[in-house]
This record gives sequence, C-alpha cells and structure tokens, in this order.
Amino acid sequence: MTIPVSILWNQDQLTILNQQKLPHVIEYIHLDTIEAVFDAIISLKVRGAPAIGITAAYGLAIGASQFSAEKLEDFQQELHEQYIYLAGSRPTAVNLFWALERLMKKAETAKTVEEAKAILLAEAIAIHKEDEEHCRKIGEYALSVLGDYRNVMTICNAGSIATAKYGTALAPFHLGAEIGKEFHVYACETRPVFQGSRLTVWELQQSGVEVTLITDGMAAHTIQAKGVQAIIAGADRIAANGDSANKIGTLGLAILAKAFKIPFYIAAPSSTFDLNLADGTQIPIEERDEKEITHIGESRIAPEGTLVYNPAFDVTPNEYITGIITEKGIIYPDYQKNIHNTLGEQIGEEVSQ
Ligand SMILES: CSC[C@H]1O[C@H](OP(=O)(O)O)[C@H](O)[C@@H]1O
Repeated sequence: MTIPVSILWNQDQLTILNQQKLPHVIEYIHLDTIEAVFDAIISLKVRGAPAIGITAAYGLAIGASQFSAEKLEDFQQELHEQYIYLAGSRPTAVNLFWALERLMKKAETAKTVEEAKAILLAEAIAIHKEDEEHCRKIGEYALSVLGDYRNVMTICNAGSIATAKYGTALAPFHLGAEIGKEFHVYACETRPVFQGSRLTVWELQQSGVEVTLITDGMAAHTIQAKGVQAIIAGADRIAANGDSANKIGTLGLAILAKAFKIPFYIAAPSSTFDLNLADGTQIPIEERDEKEITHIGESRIAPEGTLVYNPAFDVTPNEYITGIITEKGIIYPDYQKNIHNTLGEQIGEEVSQ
C-alpha cells in the first residue's frame, strides 16, 4: 500500500501528478516555466490549498532562475511582477498568497541576484518539506479525536495529493491504515469537478482504506442509514474567528452534522489561516467556468443558454465547527481567542488577497 504524492522536486526539476487525468491515467508533468505552473494551478492539474502554495513557490523560484536582470533592483522588480502574476491564478486558497509572500520576504534579504535566486529555491523546498511534516501532525491529532469512530464522511479531496503528503482531512485515514486502525470513509463525489469520486476514492484505495462513494445529495440519508459518526473536511482559507472556506458542499455537511448531532471537524495547517480577515464574509469565493456544470467532460448535459452559478467554495460559520485540527494542535471555541493563542501573531501579518 502506498500514500500517493503529487509534487516532486529532484535534480532541480519540478514534477507534478496531473490530477485532471486521475484516476484512469497516471501522468507526471515537468513544469519548467512560471507559465506552466500558472496553467497547472488554474486548470486544476495541481489542486488543493497546500499543494497550490507549494507549487506556486516552486514556480516563482523557477521563474526567477530564468530572469536576465543583472542588477538586484531590476531583478526584484521582475520578481514582484511574477509574484502578482502567480497570485492571480486562484483567489480562495490563502496558501497560494502565504507561500508567495514568504518567498518575497525572504528574497528581500538578498544582497545579489544569485543570492536571491538561491534563497527563493531554498524557501520553496522548505515550504514543501514543512507541509509534509505538518500534515503528518494533523493526521496524528485527527486520530486522537476520530480514533473511536469507524464510519466517517468527507468531501472533496483534502488528501495527500492536495498537499505535500498525507493530506489534511484524509491524513488520519492514511495514518490509521499504517497502524491497523480501520475506518470506513464515505466520500462525497463532489460535483462539479468530482474530486471525491476521481481523487479521494482513488487515493484511499492506494492506501488500503475502505471507502464508499456517494453522490453529494446522498449525504443526509447516508449519515442516517449508515451511522456516520463524524465528518471531517479540509479548508482553503480560515478567518480569524474560525469561519472556514472549503469546497462547495462543505457548508451543507456542517449543517447536517449539527442536525444529526455528530462532530464536524476542519483539518488544515496554519498556512491556511488568514488572520487579516475578521470573519468568513471577507473570504473571496472563486467562481469557475459554467461548462464545469453544464457538461460532463465534453458531453453537454444542460440545455444551451442555461443560466449557471458555479461557486467553487462555500464558507462554514464557526458555530458549525466542532474543532479545527492543525499541526499545532486542535483548536476549539472560543475560536477568536484560541486561534490567536495557538497560532501566534506572526500569521496575522501575512498577506490577505
Ligand atoms: C488540503 S486542502 C484541499 C482543499 O482544496 C480543495 O479545493 P480545490 O480542489 O478546488 O483546489 C478543496 O476545497 C479541499 O478541501
């Protein structure tokens, strides 16, 4: 059994697993330019908040390595332009901006162009390595609260391929498989991009975790009929009060959890918090192409001229969240106070886009 990963950096080359081709085609793509990284993010070849941040960091470092500027000030001007370019790829996952901002701040310390190039790559590699360590810790903390359960539901893919490794919401299932702790995971297919049916089912099968696929509309009945004991989901941006943005459909599951009196957990690393935002109403929600909804692949389902609303995320208010599982521990209400105490002030100074 293996825990799949989607981002590889070796011999100075960035390679990603093309998540748009999963589960039937395992295609690895070398990304050699910042434009290729931008395309991979916006087209969801690379997706998942932490994976987006890691890949964008490598993209900025790769782009900078190809700048021709000889003077430091010219290099830094071009670097800022490329930062703005990459930051425009997707608006909701704060990890994108957190990672880019972290590289930009580090590069300010450089005294020469060559030093700046080295710093950017070293920081991208550090972010990549840290995320794997953070996700393993998230898995361990999640096991401490899910360990007595067997039937757990999740949505989208907050898995190993959405991060450096292990994932966030799926981390306890992967770690559980390693130690013989069995879960039965009910995975919502997660229309319209099908991250659940295409990615979560495939990923958990690689790890030997029992997983049953349901349509998003089956969630309430499944909780009732199959005795789902808890729900766990990832996040793309968490505000200072704990309101959490995640894949569209997550809010519905949180409301169902409250109605059925089962716990609802958000699992995310500290890099997913945006303490510049007081609450979830300020989180930008990405709206994607209508074709994702009117078509299945190239086959049109809805009639020509159908009006479409396609928000890729929704925001779960903190009162629906039992706990937020991070690499630094599990944060419980009072979220405003406990997020600040757990994550410290340094997170709050970082960018909010
Ligand atoms: C581990 S964070 C994964 C998070 O990102 C996903 O969004 P997308 O597939 O559009 O990148 C989804 O919201 C997941 O929960």
